Amino acid sequence: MASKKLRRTGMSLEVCERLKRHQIETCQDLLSLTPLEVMRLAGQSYQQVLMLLQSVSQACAPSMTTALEVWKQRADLCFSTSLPALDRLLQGGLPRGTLTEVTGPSGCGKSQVCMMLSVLATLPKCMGGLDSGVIYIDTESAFSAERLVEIAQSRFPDYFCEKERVLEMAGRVHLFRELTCQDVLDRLERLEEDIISSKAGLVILDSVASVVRKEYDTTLPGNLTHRSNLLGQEAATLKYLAQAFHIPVVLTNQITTHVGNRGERGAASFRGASDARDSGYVTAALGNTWSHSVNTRLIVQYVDTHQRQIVIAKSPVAPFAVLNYTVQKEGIRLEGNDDNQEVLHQGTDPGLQPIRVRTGFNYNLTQANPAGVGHLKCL
Ligand SMILES: Nc1ncnc2c1ncn2[C@@H]1O[C@H](COP(=O)(O)OP(=O)(O)OP(=O)(O)O)[C@@H](O)[C@H]1O
Repeated sequence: MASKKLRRTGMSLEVCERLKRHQIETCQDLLSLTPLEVMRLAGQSYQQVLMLLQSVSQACAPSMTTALEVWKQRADLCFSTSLPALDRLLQGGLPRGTLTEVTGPSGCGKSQVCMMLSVLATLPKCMGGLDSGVIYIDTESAFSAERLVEIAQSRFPDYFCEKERVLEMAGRVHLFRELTCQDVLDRLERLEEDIISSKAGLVILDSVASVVRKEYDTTLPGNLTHRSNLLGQEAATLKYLAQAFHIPVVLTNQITTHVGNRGERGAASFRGASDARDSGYVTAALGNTWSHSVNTRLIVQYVDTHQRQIVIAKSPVAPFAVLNYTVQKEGIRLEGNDDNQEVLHQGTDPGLQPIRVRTGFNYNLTQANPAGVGHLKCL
């Protein structure tokens, strides 16, 4: 909320313009100043400044609500993924107003998930969509309009049989290619206006990791701190936007491999089915602080060249679970129907629950940590 633009607090345009000349654009910028500094920069009297500070504080303070009110609005809290078993576990789909991360190895289908969600967001509400625009920030040049159309036409052949509907859908996905950290940050800073002008109901950042990992060599002194600051800024802005517009924000992340013993694993660690080495483990990239910034984490991983898995590794509402999927012409397809889809549920003592996944691999869910993340241990 501190990232809220002053223009959206009801402040007069003249004062906004004056402050903007001094790079004071958000509530946080203004509230970090003393009243005397604001008097000087905004050309206001002491009394006016006190009133100004009070109204800006009120405009950016999170509003109080009750659990009852939230519960009454529960039907409006999620964005359906069109994957019934996943939606059921997530109690309706991807939560609005928060950050959802899809993390996994290269080629596993993260961008496919993003393009599929883009199509879904543009659908009318009666088809489970948001009837909205999409902001798609592509940092890897991985977005493909052809693939977007292919997913739409293969997934909803009846609806997208008319060319006008395909054109309308594609016209509602607003693509921004940002290939450096600074470009991504600048884009996020301006996203408020973009969301309003494009009537966006979904924001996608694919991927948060690629530019950061390209530009920050964390073995060099100081780089880790800079990278953490940058990621903290990005997370804060995206959280503000998700909350302010009550929309889902989806980010993709990469994985990184560590060599060490399992006890050192961080909050987002997991073990891929193909990772047979005892001493190595894979974890979501960008470190522990980032891993706590996202509210829901879905890990995608390979089982074999064709078969893949989605792991619900972190969620405030869903148990730890694994679902099998493949990437098809229509995007992501869960394997098996809803009744026989095997799902892993976290019990009261997860450490004691052996789990059999459809792939034939046996797992134990061990040590659910305070972030709500369990570790998969190959038996
Ligand atoms: N038309 C299609 N039909 C079936 N599968 C497809 C199709 N297009 C792409 N795929 C599958 O999607 C995979 C690529 O997925 P995607 O680009 O989403 O990976 P990613 O996880 O985003 O990778 P990276 O992190 O490298 O960007 C391909 O390996 C292929 O298996």
